[in-house]
Amino acid sequence: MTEGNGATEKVGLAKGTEQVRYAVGLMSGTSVDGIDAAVVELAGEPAGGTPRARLLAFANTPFPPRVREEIFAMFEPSQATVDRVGRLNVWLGELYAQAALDAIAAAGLEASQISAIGSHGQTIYHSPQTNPIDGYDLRYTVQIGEGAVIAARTGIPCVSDFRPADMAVGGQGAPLVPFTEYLLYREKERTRLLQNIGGIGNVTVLPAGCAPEDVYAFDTGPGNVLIDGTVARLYPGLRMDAGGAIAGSGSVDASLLERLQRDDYYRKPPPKSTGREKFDAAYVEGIVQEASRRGLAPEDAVATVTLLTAWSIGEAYRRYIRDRHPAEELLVGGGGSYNETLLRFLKREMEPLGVTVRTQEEIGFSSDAKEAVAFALLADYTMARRPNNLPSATGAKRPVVLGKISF
Ligand SMILES: Nc1ncnc2c1ncn2[C@@H]1O[C@H](COP(=O)(O)OP(=O)(O)OP(=O)(O)O)[C@@H](O)[C@H]1O
Ligand SMILES: CC(=O)N[C@H]1[C@@H]2OC[C@@H](O2)[C@@H](O)[C@@H]1O[C@H](C)C(=O)O
Repeated sequence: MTEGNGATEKVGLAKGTEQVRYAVGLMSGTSVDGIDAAVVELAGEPAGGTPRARLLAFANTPFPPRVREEIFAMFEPSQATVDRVGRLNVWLGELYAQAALDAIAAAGLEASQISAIGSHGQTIYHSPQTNPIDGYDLRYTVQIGEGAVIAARTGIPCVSDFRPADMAVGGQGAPLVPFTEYLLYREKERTRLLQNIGGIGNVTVLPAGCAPEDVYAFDTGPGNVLIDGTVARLYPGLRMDAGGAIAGSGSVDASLLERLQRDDYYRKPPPKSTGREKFDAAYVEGIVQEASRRGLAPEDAVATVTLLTAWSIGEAYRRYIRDRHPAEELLVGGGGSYNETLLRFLKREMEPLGVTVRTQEEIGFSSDAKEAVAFALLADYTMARRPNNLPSATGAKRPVVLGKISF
């Protein structure tokens, strides 16, 4: 993966006397499926906003079941006692360090060649809204996975805990990835949309020739969360609709679709964000009950929520982007890009609007690695003491340098 200022290059990162450096990005997301580790070659100056990045190695290491259970327990504040959080913090530090070392070996490099590790950590709590107390505006977020352990085990400086610095200047502490999307994907002539389809769907708009303050991002609605939930409920033992095969074998029910499209979220103007708190098990249960009342086959229910998901992305574009920034391309990343039926529906939504749909893979990038690559690049900025939040995306009052460095 190599890109800078819109020009995609596959090889020849360094130009003239430019110095090449290597960084590792570590990410574990809301689906808690494991640790994504990316080894990235970087060139170009962060200062000019034109670094270029090339992915050298990528691996996903699943969490041991005991760790996964412990993470889910920590999502529940009453179970997240200080001793358990403290223990999991260093436990994850060990696992992240190992994942980094494995990825470095897979890239054929030595730890001594790596200038920094950027580790997102595991979010166990996120409270971005204002919590006024005694005249203070308290916002907080908790990502665990001790950077000091990662640095000690690898011998590489580790940047961790990226979000609090943005919150300290009034931001939501999220999303952070749009800063790197601005660096890596913007183009002079074309407006590009970057759609992530993880648990939740979120879009970043990169207007043609944009400056950082022109970039905006918001959650479009459900990503895979309703598809996964409906599949798990109707097909016990399954956790996802692999490849979109189930949806592909069903028919969309127009009346159920119309009912689901009535959710207010889709008509709420940005900035907006949503989460698993809204699209939860009770929401899925409501869908399953409505489907059963209409006598739908399980595959028809899955096809309907899959189309709903594609429609919500199209609707976000029609309502909140198209008039300001007509786009030519929508680049899809995240696990949803492996659902072929979802992609087919998405093309049907976007292509009549003149927007070509492509996956990260189709332009030579990796859907899986994208967020880990982003944290390698963010760490590179932090090490250079360069601001690396995007106030237009997070709502922060000003640019700041994110993260804490463990040497
Ligand atoms: N082969 C596949 N076929 C269909 N769907 C898939 C496939 N692989 C992954 N997915 C979907 O992608 C989801 C995971 O996506 P991803 O890893 O991008 O989420 P995440 O990063 O944890 O979430 P978020 O971005 O919201 O933090 C799975 O739950 C599943 O629904
Ligand atoms: C607090 C937190 O971990 N937020 C995640 C989450 O997962 C997806 C979405 O919600 C995004 O806002 C963010 O992560 C990505 C990496 C970001 O900051 O851009």
